[in-house]
Amino acid sequence: MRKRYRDTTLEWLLGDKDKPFEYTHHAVLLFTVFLYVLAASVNYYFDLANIYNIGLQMFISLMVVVIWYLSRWKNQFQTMRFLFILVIVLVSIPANWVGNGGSDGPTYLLIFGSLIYISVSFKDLGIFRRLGQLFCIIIPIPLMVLEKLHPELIFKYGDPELKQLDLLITFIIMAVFSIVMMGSLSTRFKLERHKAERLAEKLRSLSEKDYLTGLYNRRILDKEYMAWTQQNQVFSLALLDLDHFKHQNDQWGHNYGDEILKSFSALLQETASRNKGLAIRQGGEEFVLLLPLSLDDTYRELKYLAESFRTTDLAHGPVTFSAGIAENTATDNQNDLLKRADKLMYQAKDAGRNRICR
Ligand SMILES: Nc1nc2c(ncn2[C@@H]2O[C@H](COP(=O)(O)OP(=O)(O)OP(=O)(O)O)[C@@H](O)[C@H]2O)c(=O)[nH]1
Repeated sequence: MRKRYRDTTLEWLLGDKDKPFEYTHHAVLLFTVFLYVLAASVNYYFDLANIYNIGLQMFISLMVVVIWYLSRWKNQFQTMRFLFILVIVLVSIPANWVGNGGSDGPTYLLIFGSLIYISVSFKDLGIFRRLGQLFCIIIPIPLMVLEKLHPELIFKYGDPELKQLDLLITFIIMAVFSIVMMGSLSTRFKLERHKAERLAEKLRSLSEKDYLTGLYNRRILDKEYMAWTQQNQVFSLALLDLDHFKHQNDQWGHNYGDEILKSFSALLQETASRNKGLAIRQGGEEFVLLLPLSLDDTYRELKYLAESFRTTDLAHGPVTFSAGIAENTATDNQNDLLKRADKLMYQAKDAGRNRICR
């Protein structure tokens, strides 16, 4: 219950876990808001920065909240990602330099944090990442020149102990930020790996399943036949083909034909599940049932299936099927078994359809 509450809250704040870039970016935005509010409060309380700088810190935290809102709720992740970086490098860093002791203050640590953020967050945007990194590396130079030319603009610490305190607090904040960024990087890799695994699983399932009926397609038969023979168990293969299906299609349309296929497949699936077997759509209106049963038991199951299908409520009356059943023998291979079932199925067709041969 608590975990569900936590997951819901995290999803509300950070978005869909299936979008790892966005998810971690939102986490960083909110963490930055927290840091700015904390820094502004500490600066105010210990008198570590002038009032304009503290006001600017509060303003930046408000801007980052807006950036988070637009990114999280207005689908503007890409634009907001850039805007956030621009706010940090063009506003936050110069303002910090001027308002927090210049080259004597903690701005170098802030630049270092930004460098880490750009390197991690812009991993997918090569050229912008390089530009951002370059910017972080050279930004101290113009700021130093400014400090040299206009020392009166730079806020000076009144007390060396306050400077030490400011450096210590900023260092701790940046250290925590770095840990969060590293964590976010590994979280993102984990999320991306899970996503890739789930996609691979979905692809595998799609490649083995028939789109219309949801049954397995013929590709699964090779794999399953091998597995079943290796287990040395008794099993039978039934080949089933709907009777006069072309007529149904021609008379009532292809969509109606699809409805028949789906109804029949649902019954096949039910039979397979009940017997721990497998229902496969071989193609068109031809199906295979692989059941871990003897010939006689499979015959009984198919009789029951025929009755169920006969009484299925189809819009234009009942449809029948013809089937051939063959039980696997020690000398059989998959082709032999299929051929025997196929031959028996054609016998059923030739004998007038709507019957099961074994
Ligand atoms: N609606 C629909 N029809 C399909 C699909 N796949 C194959 N068919 C149709 O199934 C029909 C099969 O016709 P035939 O092979 O002549 O067999 P039949 O009419 O059932 O005759 P018998 O098997 O001899 O009883 C063709 O008209 C195909 O177009 C499908 O996915 N949906």
